Amino acid sequence: MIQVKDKTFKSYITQSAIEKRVMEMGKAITNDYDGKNPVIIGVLNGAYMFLADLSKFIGIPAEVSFIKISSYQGETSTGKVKKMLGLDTDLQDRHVLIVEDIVDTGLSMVHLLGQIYEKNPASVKTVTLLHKPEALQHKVPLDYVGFEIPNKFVVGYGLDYDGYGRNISEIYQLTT
Ligand SMILES: O=P(O)(O)OC[C@H]1O[C@H](OP(=O)(O)OP(=O)(O)O)[C@H](O)[C@@H]1O
Ligand code: HPA
Repeated sequence: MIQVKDKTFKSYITQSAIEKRVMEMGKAITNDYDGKNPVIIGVLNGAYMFLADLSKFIGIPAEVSFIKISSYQGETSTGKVKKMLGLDTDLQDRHVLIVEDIVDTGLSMVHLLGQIYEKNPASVKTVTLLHKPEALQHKVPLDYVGFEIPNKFVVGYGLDYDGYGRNISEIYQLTT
């Protein structure tokens, strides 16, 4: 059990299980994008740790860039997506991979897909370490999913509760 601010979380996905799955995802992307020179776009803040690890297993030339959006306060979605930092990479005719730590309601991914399609890419695929199928409110195509998880709040491995817990190397689940 760990405490993050006022909440208690229990161990949920271990470091070794994460490492194994991230390696598998990196290998799958390497196979699918060989010769395509993809642009990988990480979604800050949450995806920083996942993308750092995933990118080491992508064994082909690829550009890495970031976009920063935010929609959560504490453990609930505000229902609005704020763009904090835009994209500085030309995506015209490029093969784009969007990398998220989690797709929960799907709201953030819907916004991201809209912004990215405006830039006329050759293709767009989505990568997420975690997905809560029961929480999904917006239909989004998910191409590479690490783990499907129940609709319970999680922290660690980039995911935060009210700004804290991102630096924990495993994933923890809210106890209640
Ligand atoms: O599917 P959704 O319900 O939109 O939830 C997923 C989004 O929520 C988190 O970001 P958050 O807004 O907390 O910002 P952060 O990445 O800076 O923590 C996460 O990183 C996703 O971007
Ligand atoms: O379960 C979650 N944990 C942390 N951040 C999140 N953003 C959406 N869902 C979550």
